[in-house]
Amino acid sequence: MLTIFETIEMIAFKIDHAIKTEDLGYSQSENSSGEDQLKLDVKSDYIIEEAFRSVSLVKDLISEEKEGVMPLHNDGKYTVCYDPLDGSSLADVNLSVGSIFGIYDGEPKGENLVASAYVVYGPRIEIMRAVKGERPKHYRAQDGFFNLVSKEVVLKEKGKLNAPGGTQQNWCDYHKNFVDDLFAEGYRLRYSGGMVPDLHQILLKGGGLFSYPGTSDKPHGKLRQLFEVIPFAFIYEQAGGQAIDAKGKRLMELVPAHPHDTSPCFFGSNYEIEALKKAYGIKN
Ligand SMILES: O=P(O)(O)OC[C@H]1O[C@](O)(COP(=O)(O)O)[C@@H](O)[C@@H]1O
Ligand SMILES: [Mg+2]
Ligand SMILES: [Mg+2]
Repeated sequence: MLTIFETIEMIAFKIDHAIKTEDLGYSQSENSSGEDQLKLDVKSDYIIEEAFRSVSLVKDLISEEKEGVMPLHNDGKYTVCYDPLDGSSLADVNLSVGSIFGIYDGEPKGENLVASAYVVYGPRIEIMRAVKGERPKHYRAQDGFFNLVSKEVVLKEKGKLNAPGGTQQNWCDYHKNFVDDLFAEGYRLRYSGGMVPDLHQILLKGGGLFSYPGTSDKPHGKLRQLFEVIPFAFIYEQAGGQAIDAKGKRLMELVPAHPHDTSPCFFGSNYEIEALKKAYGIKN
């Protein structure tokens, strides 16, 4: 596992360099979710694929930017599912973006995730990583190395931040009422449109809620299970928070039928997730 995490550190420096120096425009192609690919999406995907080619532990790769499974090493143990550049459309307005990695032992599904990590490319490069049974660890790059900032990231029981995703026009009434109630209770809006920096902020500022519900235009949500939803669900649970879908099921129990399947998702500290369950009529 250490080799995989060290590879992610190397990848982080390379992608950061690409973000800072390369063309921010669109490529000529679309990804499997029908989204136009930026040149930076393609480049980041290439950097990650090349990096894991020399890691024999990795059996297969599944990327947000590719349709199917890419076999790497027959005798490998893990499948690494990744979002090479999350929030990539924010790079041209110079907001923070990220990379997300889920490491699965066996068939890629929630219960087989054994470790996850994400990288934030902001004013600094940071990495959050987690393995089963331990609190997430937070690293920050300085002088070409990643230094440990916190060896135990823990969410408070209740936070102050609210990050409501999706187009409001397409929210259902009970979701809209719930979001309004949080603001009426004093929660502050923190939503940049990048899942990585938005969830990172909630995690490090002690708590709150990030939601991306099913909407009238996207009934199954937008965020992808294997490389966005499950890796973050793992990190939030390991930090003492909760991560559920619209029916109250733990996101860690998701079993994607297709690598690019999405799910409505809610990540937060305990108070906000319990409030959400009440608003959605979910019984514990
Ligand atoms: O603009 P919306 O609908 O709120 O969606 C924002 C979400 O979409 C994403 O940008 C999707 O990720 P990609 O950039 O990897 O496609 C998330 O980072 C973010 O949480
Ligand atoms: Mg993404
Ligand atoms: Mg992406």
